[in-house]
This record gives sequence, structure tokens and C-alpha cells, in this order.
Amino acid sequence: MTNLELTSSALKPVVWTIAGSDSGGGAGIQADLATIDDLGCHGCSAITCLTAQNSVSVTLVEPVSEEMLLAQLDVLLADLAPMAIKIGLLANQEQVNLLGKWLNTSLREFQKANAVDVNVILDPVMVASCGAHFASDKRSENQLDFLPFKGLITLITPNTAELSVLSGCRLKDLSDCHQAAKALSKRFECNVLAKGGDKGAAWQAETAKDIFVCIQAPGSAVIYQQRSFLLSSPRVESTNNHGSGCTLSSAIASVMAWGFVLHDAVVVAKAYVTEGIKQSGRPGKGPGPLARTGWPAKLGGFAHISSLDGCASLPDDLNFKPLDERLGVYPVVSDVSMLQLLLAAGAKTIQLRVKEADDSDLETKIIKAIQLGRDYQAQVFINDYWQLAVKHQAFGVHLGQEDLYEADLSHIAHSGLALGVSSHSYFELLLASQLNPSYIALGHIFPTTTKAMPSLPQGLNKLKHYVDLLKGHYPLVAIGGIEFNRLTAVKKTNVDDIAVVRAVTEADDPACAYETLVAAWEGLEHE
Ligand SMILES: Cc1ncc(COP(=O)(O)OP(=O)(O)O)c(N)n1
Ligand SMILES: Cc1nc(C(=O)O)sc1CCOP(=O)(O)O
Ligand SMILES: [Mg+2]
Repeated sequence: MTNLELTSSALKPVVWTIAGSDSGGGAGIQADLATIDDLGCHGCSAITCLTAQNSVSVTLVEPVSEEMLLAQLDVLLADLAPMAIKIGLLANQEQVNLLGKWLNTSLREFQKANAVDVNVILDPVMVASCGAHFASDKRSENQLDFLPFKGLITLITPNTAELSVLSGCRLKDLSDCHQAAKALSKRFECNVLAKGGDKGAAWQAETAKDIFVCIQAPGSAVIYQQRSFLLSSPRVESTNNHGSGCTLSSAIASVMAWGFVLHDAVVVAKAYVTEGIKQSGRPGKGPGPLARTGWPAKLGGFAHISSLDGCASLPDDLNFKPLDERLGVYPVVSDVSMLQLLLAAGAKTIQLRVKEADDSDLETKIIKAIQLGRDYQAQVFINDYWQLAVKHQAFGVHLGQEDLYEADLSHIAHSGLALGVSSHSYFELLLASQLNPSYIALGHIFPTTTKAMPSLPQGLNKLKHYVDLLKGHYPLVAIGGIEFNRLTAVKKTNVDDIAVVRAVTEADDPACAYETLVAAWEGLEHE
């Protein structure tokens, strides 16, 4: 079964945690299972060690035998195979070696035989965010050699102290942390999330900043790979951070188990931790555990994303013209005669999307489309060609994520045009929302033949999550494979409106198809 089929089925994806037990209930296996369950997955555990700890101290760490660790891994793989795995506290080097070998043999064979990708998130626990040290391995302060995991993990999530130990560098500032995270990424051949939540000296105190170094993330847009990002959230003033690293890594595993790409898992998990700290309690005398607050759906709880590698960041201080009216059923068409026909049929928002590489009549077509928009008092958006749209004062421009970095967004805003932005993930919709656009398009929801898409269809489950997050903040339009018999299901997600290409342009009678879609869409109730 592929990730996608699982996501859309009623089954809960299985997530494993391979970690230590925290008798105090705030971190380790206990935090992981609570997180995995809270994010709608089924949690399984392979326990590496027992720790005798409460909220103020760790008094004993006792590893399980290698035989016991292996038995747990094998018995789970035989029946409750994982969609994602989180690895936390490992008690000694023998456990690291055993697990590295198991990932390289048993898990690899399982993935090959079943044609699935199991994402493995390594939280290299040495120093807890609340200050506790784990030193069951008397050879050192638990300075384990994690190299047996090289090439076998998706993401490693060190806090500042762990990053310093793993990189062997003193980290004085953000730039040091970024260099160390990049070096770690190279050494382990994996993505890195370097956490700044523990308020290391290298980080600003008023914001909780993490560095995300992405070397490869299947399904994410190419422009967001081989890049580094800074994820900044207002710091929650609380000392209740017991288990925050465990919670973050198991949340990342859980979100990936639902079929979200790595970029999405990182931003959703960070928002989950932020809200968990906000609502935390203090059952003991020391730092309390995070609250379990469900799938994050407050836009203000998500991090601000900026570029950390010299690539341009998008501006976040612009204002684009708001829509005059709802998008409704929004046709996207490639020729002016179709545009005119649909305006005559009552379309109040429409897009001219010309994709021929060199169309000598392009400017004439754009002028005509804009004029027709004025004649019919409709919102005409021009796709891609923002200079011509500005020159001839279109109602608005529609840009994809790649287009955003080539356009002069400030010029578009100051010229008084509206801006619509495409998105294909949480990460992209957060970047879109930072721009304050006039609307955000969420795609592609179903398979489409209109355009070769680099990402997988999002499906209704993801669309619902995106809508829960953005509804009321921006007008939202779903696009991709939307046709008459899918309207009821799409409306149930609460998305404001829909954009269509083939459902209208390939119909025998496009005007009639448009009118039928409008009647059906407007006749359905939102949930
Ligand atoms: C309403 C709407 N949504 C998405 C798109 C796609 O824009 P983009 O990602 O830039 O791709 P192209 O259309 O340029 O191929 C759109 N045009 N309209
Ligand atoms: C142009 C376009 N952009 C998409 C996106 O997801 O950004 S999907 C898409 C094509 C939608 O065509 P149809 O309605 O024929 O499936
Ligand atoms: Mg485009």
C-alpha cells in the first residue's frame, strides 16, 4: 500500500517510537505515544531503556538487552509495520550498532518488498531541553557515535547542546549553528532540524528559532530542496518544556506517516510543540510536560519561514488588492474567445493562462482579456505575465511558487493589482500567506492531465487540514481534477471556492457546463 492510499483510508497509520521509558510520564516513550495518538496515528514502542526519573532528576538508566531490543523490532515488523519511525534515547553504543544494522537490513528489505518509504526521524538524545543529562554509557556523557545511521535516516533533530557535541564545534551564533547543521547533514547524508528552543547562547531569546537544512525531501518542490530555512516563532515564556524534543520528533514522524512531505511535517510539528508548551501544566516540582492539543489549526501558531542560504526570501510587508467578490466557480482558460463566452455566461472571476512558449499575439490577447473584464465587470486574472498585467492594469495576477521569486511583487502590489498564489503543501501555503495575497489556491487536489505536476495529488484529507488552518484568513480556492461529481466531497472540506480547467473547457458546451457547475456548487452547503 502506498503512503497515499493509507492516508485516504480509514486506517490509522502506524508510527513506531524506539526510545527510553520516562517514569515521570513527560518525555521518552510516554511523550511519544501520547503525541502519536494525539495526531491520529497508532503508536508502537520498542523500549531501549528504563529511566527512573521525575520532573527534577534522572536517578537511574537501565538498558534493555540487545536480544530484547531486537525482539521488539522484529515482532513489530512482522505485524504492525511502520509508516514512520522516531528514534529517541539509545542507552549505549551496542544499541546504536544493532539498530543501524537492523535499519540497513530488515527495514530496507521490508521497504523493497512492499515498495514503501519509511521515514526515520532521529532525535539524538544526549541532553534534554529541560537540562537532564542521560549517561547510562559510562564511557562518556552518552557521546554515542551515530555514524551507523549514515544514509539510513530522513532527518536528525539535535538541540544546540547536541549539535555542538555532534559537530565538535563551539556554537557562538546563528551562522555557526547553520554551518554545523550543514556539516552534520553531509556527514549523515540526511536532512537536519537544528533546534534553538533550548535558548542556547547562539539564539535570540525572544524567538524560538530552528534551522532546517534540507538536502532531499521527496514530494517537496525542487525550489525548496538543497536549501536552508530559518523557522521563527514567538518564544512561549514557560519552563514547561519537559519532553519537547521527544514531542517534536514523534510529531514529525506522525505527520509524515499521514503522507505529508518533510517540509510540512517540520512546520506542523513545530506548531504542535509551540501550542503544547503554551497549554502545558506542572504536575511535579520541575519543568512540566507539554499539553496534547491535537492537529495544529491556528495560523498564528505556525512559524515564520525565511531563507537562510542567500536565496531570496519573500517580502512580508506588502498589501495586494482584495477581491471585490468571492471567486465562486473560477474558470482558468487559455484563449480569449473561451474567456468571452464564459463571461457572457455569467463568470465573475476568470483567469487567462497562456502556456505556449512564444505566442506572438500574447500582449494583444492580454489587452483583450483585460478589456473584456472591464466590459463584464469581472475579476480577470492574468497567469504568469505580471509585467503585461501591470502594464494594462488587469484586476489581478496569478503566480505559482517558482514565479514568485522572479516577479517584482512590490511593483504588483503598488500598482494596485490583486495577487493569487498557488500552493501544494503546508510549507508553500505558509510562504504564500506571509505575502498577504488576495487569495490562495490549494492544489492539485485530484489527478489532473492539464498540467504535469511534480507533487502528488493532495486529496481531500490534506485539503481539509489546509482549509482548517487558512479559512477566514484568505479566500481559498481548490484546483486540480475538480469536476461535477466531486463537488459534494470538495464542499465538505469547507473550501470557499473551486477553480476548473477541463470541467469547463473540454465540455461539449462550455457555457452550459459552467452554469451547471455554478448551480451545483452554490446549491451545496458548507459544513
Ligand atoms: C487558480 C490557479 N491555481 C493554480 C494555478 C497554477 O499556477 P502555477 O503554479 O504558476 O502554474 P501555471 O498555471 O503557471 O502552470 C493557476 N494558474 N491558477
Ligand atoms: C493549472 C493548474 N494548477 C494546478 C495547481 O495545483 O497548482 S492544477 C492545474 C490544472 C487544473 O486543471 P483541471 O481542472 O483540468 O484538472
Ligand atoms: Mg505560473
